[in-house]
Amino acid sequence: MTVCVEQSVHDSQVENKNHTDDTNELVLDGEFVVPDAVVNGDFDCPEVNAFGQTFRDYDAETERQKQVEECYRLNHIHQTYEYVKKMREEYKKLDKLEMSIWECCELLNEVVDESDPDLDEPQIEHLLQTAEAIRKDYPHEDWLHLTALIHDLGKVLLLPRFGELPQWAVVGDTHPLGCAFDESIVYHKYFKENPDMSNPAYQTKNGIYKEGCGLENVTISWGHDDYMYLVAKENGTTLPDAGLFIIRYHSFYPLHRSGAYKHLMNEKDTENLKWLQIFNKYDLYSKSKSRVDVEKVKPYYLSLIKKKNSDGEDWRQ
Ligand SMILES: O[C@H]1[C@H](O)[C@@H](O)[C@H](O)[C@@H](O)[C@H]1O
Ligand SMILES: [Fe+2]
Ligand SMILES: [Fe+2]
Repeated sequence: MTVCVEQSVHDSQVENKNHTDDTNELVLDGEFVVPDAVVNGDFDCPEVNAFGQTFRDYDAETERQKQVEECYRLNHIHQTYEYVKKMREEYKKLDKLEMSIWECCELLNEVVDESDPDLDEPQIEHLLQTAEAIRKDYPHEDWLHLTALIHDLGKVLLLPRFGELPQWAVVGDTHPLGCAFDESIVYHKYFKENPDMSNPAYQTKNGIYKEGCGLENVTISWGHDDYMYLVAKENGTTLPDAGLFIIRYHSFYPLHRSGAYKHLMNEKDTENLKWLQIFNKYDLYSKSKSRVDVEKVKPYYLSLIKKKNSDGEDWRQ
């Protein structure tokens, strides 16, 4: 069966329209049932963010924008292939802390993301706003609710107990290292000062990779996505593959929004990307100043977390 995924992204919000997007066809031979909202396009993307401006406007002349730009400037200068390799090695030891998922969500009460032009609320709000928005449109996809709840937990890397990494090493969109930096990456101009620019092996479209090698073989800039992916995987998550893919690549806007780097994907990535594109609408467009009543929704999410932990129970597929 083939259905159309409604991509109701406002034209003005698409950063790079040069890439042809051939992903709005959802071919369903896999294990998941396509939710009605995908078929019918129920989700109404709001026009304005928490500041009353259009989403993902990196050129707005505001104080917030200066902070956002500085975060990306440092990100683009310091994230090199070697740096990412080193950080992955260090953080995959998972030797920082042990805690429950909900405790970790509460830690995000103390975290504000400086790369985000659309939201400056504590990140626990964003987790719940995203999860609640998805839950409303896809009430039966409980694995997606839990994925939404945990997708940004990696931002704890900003906290002293997790190494207190600088914002440029934790938040913001991600991109591959070891091949050319695509023009669709926000604030692309700051790559000029990245040491990788002087390595000719990294300057071609494929760089050190083979076409179709699969994203799992591609080194992506270090941050909250990859860290949370490592945490979930190493803890033996029972989430489906699509959930792990969403966690790992949700900040990879050059791919899922602009269509860059698709030549590095394999078939499995192509399937998972469809779910990521559904997820992204909720991740992005649920950002607003309206607060979720944490105590009210807590029991539902605790039950999902428990389900994850209980043996033998599968996610709805
Ligand atoms: O500024 C945001 C924020 O850091 C999100 O958590 C990330 O997923 C987005 O890609 C980024 O644009
Ligand atoms: Fe994120
Ligand atoms: Fe998010």
